[in-house]
Order: sequence, then structure tokens, then C-alpha cells
Amino acid sequence: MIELRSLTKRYGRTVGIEGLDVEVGAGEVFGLLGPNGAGKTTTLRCLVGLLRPSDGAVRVLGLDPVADHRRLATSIGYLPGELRLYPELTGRQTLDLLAALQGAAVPRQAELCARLSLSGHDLDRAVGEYSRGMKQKLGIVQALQHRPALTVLDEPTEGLDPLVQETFFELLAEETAAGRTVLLSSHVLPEVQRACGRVAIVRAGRLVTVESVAGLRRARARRIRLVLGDGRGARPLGAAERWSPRWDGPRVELLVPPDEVVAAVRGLLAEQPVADLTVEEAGLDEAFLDLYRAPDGATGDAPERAAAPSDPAEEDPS
Ligand SMILES: Nc1ncnc2c1ncn2[C@@H]1O[C@H](COP(=O)(O)OP(=O)(O)OP(=O)(O)O)[C@@H](O)[C@H]1O
Repeated sequence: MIELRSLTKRYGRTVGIEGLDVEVGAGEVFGLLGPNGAGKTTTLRCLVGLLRPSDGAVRVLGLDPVADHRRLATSIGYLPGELRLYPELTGRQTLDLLAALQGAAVPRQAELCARLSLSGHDLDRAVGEYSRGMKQKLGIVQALQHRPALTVLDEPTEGLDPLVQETFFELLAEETAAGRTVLLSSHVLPEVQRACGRVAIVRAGRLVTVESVAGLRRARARRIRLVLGDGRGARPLGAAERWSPRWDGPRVELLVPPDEVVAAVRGLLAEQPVADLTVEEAGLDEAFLDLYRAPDGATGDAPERAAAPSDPAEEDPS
């Protein structure tokens, strides 16, 4: 469904994304994750043909999203991160206008509006009067209304209340059950854990890893919690100090790599009066936070991301 080969997009001197290699197959819900400014939106815009790559290749359903933009319009649904709508059009007029641009029938429009609680009354109001969440719901409806083979969603749950989020996740599950593909960007970690089978993590314009959510979790740390039996608080833990123990009175918590857990527990039990001990898998949040962190501990944009000064700014072809 999606093939990115060394995808690079520069904005003049700034690197949006560099050397990204990713493949996404039919029926996947694939997550693109990373801190602010990592290059997620840039990647999605290249995928839907709104940006021309500076280097590398993008194939969506075997086609070039820029050159074959019109042909792909019927097969792609896109929810931009910053949804800008004509404020004077009603919700219904907006959906119909976008359907015309998609060039396809919209068999799901009514059903999606009903499921996302956009009433007939709402749809007859001008979009300029919509709340943030209502606009987002309209954005989701238009992205799915023509039953596209691929739906690209940039931060889709922004502004949605928990009940609507629930419906949204049901919709995603139905997409994959029907063999259709979804690519979403997010930095809301639990939603990725819930919705995606695989994720690509990007940081400062580069791919950090592509992995299944299950695999990512398996490979990450275990949390060891100890309650010391003598009631005394923080003290040196010998070899276990390297896992940066966090103390709270007589309780201490360490995050330990999975293959070192047994040795860590043995060492801790041998050296402390332990009253209680638990070992559990660290949450996916910690797994991601670990990958988010730049090698120097910083997150987000790295100052060394500037591209060669001679690189021309790429223009939006649309
Ligand atoms: N139109 C533009 N002109 C110049 N630089 C841009 C432009 N759009 C994005 N960038 C830069 O490209 C880099 C990647 O931005 P991008 O919007 O793709 O990140 P993101 O991962 O979507 O971030 P966020 O989570 O904050 O939405 C950033 O350094 C950003 O400043």
C-alpha cells in the first residue's frame, strides 16, 4: 500500500525528514510517532501528494502521489493536522465539496455522521460556528466517507471527547477488518498502543525504529519494585545503582532491561532486607519515551538539522 524509499524532504535549509524507509501493507493500522517537529506531518504530506520529496521515492498503491494525484484521490482519505474549512459553508456542503474533490461516491457519509454524533441540525450549521471537536469529527467523516483503500490521519484524536474517541477506534478496527489500511500520526502514546499493529518512530527527521507494538513492549524495560523490610529509606544499591533507582521512603523502583532482570533481582535480594518485590513489564509509554529521547537527552528538533545551504526550498505542487 505504501512504499517509502529514502524519503527526504527539505525546506530550504531545514530538514523535514531524511532517508525514511518504510513499507506498509494492506490491512495495517500503522502509526507514525515522534516528538514535536520530528517530521510526521512532512511524511504524511509527501504520502498524499501535497509535498514533492526532495529526494527518494514515494509509492502509494504503486503510484506516485504527486504525478498521479487525481487518480489516487478516490483511493486516499486524508485528515490534515490543521484542518482549515470554509467557515461560511455548512457541514453538509463541506462534506459534499470534499466528496467532489475526492471524485468518488460517498457511501458512508450518513453512517459516519450518525456514529460520530453529527446530527442533521449540526450538518445544517455553518462550519464557522463549529466547536473544535465538531470540526475534527467532520474531518474524520470526510476522510472515510468514500471508503478509501488508504486513510492517512494526522493527529486524528485531537479535540475529540472520550466517547467519540471510542467510536473512532471502533472505526479504525473496522477498516483493518475490511482489509483497508490506515496510517496515523500521533504523539499520544496510549492511543497508538491501542490502535496500531506496527509503528515507525521518528526523531529529528530520522527513523529511529519500525516495530510491532507488541515487539516494542517486549524489548523494553521491566519495572522492579522493592519495599525494604527495615523501614529505612534511600541507600546505595551497589551494582543496581546503574539503573537509577527512584526512592520513595522504603520503596524503590528501577527500570531494568529484560535480559538483566534475573541478575538484578538476585543481587537486590542478596543485599537488602526485602519485604516485598514485584516485577512487571514497563508501560509502552516508557518504551516510547526511551526511544523519543535524543542521545544527548534532548527531545524534538536538533539544531544540527539544517541541510546544505544550496538546497532549494521545495514548493507545494497543489
Ligand atoms: N513549511 C515549512 N517550512 C519550513 N520548515 C518546515 C515547514 N514545515 C515543517 N518544517 C520543519 O520540518 C520539521 C518537521 O516538521 P513536521 O511538521 O513534519 O513535524 P511533526 O513531527 O509533524 O511535528 P508536530 O508533532 O509538532 O506536529 C520541523 O523542523 C519543522 O520546523
